Amino acid sequence: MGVNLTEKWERDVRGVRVIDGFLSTAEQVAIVEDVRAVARMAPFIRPMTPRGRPLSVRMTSAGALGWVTDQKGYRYEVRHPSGEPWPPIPVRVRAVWDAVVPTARPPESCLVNWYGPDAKMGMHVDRDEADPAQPVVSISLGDDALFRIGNPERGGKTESLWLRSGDVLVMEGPARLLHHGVDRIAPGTSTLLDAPGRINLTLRVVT
Ligand SMILES: O=C(O)CCC(=O)C(=O)O
Ligand SMILES: [Fe+2]
Repeated sequence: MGVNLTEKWERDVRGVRVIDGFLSTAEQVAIVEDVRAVARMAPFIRPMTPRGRPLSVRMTSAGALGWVTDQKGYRYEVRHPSGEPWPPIPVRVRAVWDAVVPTARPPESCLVNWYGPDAKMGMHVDRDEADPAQPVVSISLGDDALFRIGNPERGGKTESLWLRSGDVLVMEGPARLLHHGVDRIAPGTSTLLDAPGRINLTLRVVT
């Protein structure tokens, strides 16, 4: 009888699949290099909410479409604010999608979130994508993050979990539209990046 090793490391939190330690250290190092290459072509920016408040997270994207926010609202754009197209999704990042959601459509966007020691992300639903039947896959790199999962509606009881470097999280099925956010990161818990902080990659089908 075969043993499904992946199963051992998979947790289910309200239907959100958390795969602990999905990426080896070598894979994490390689993906950080990929992120550096993306950021050379599409530099990180500190986006503004539609109300004009800066987010604490810095962002860029790869893929056919990149998620942006400014006075015009939350949306996907085919170009970085510089006017350049977004760089392609790195092959190694795409491979994670193929491994964890093999039956999904190909990802069209990879949002790159860079959290400094004090950055966080408020509770929200990823709802700028046309087809919520398609999953969202998130990759954590660098310092640990306290991730909170809530409900389809705002408020109510929530559950928190620590996401560590190399963990992969999948929001799919009914869990695709749950509120979620990052309360804080724990600076200095990982030595993967040059400085305290965290990088999160979020792959999505947009159209
Ligand atoms: O940083 C994370 O783990 C979550 C990011 C997220 O929810 C998003 O980019 O929509
Ligand atoms: Fe999100």
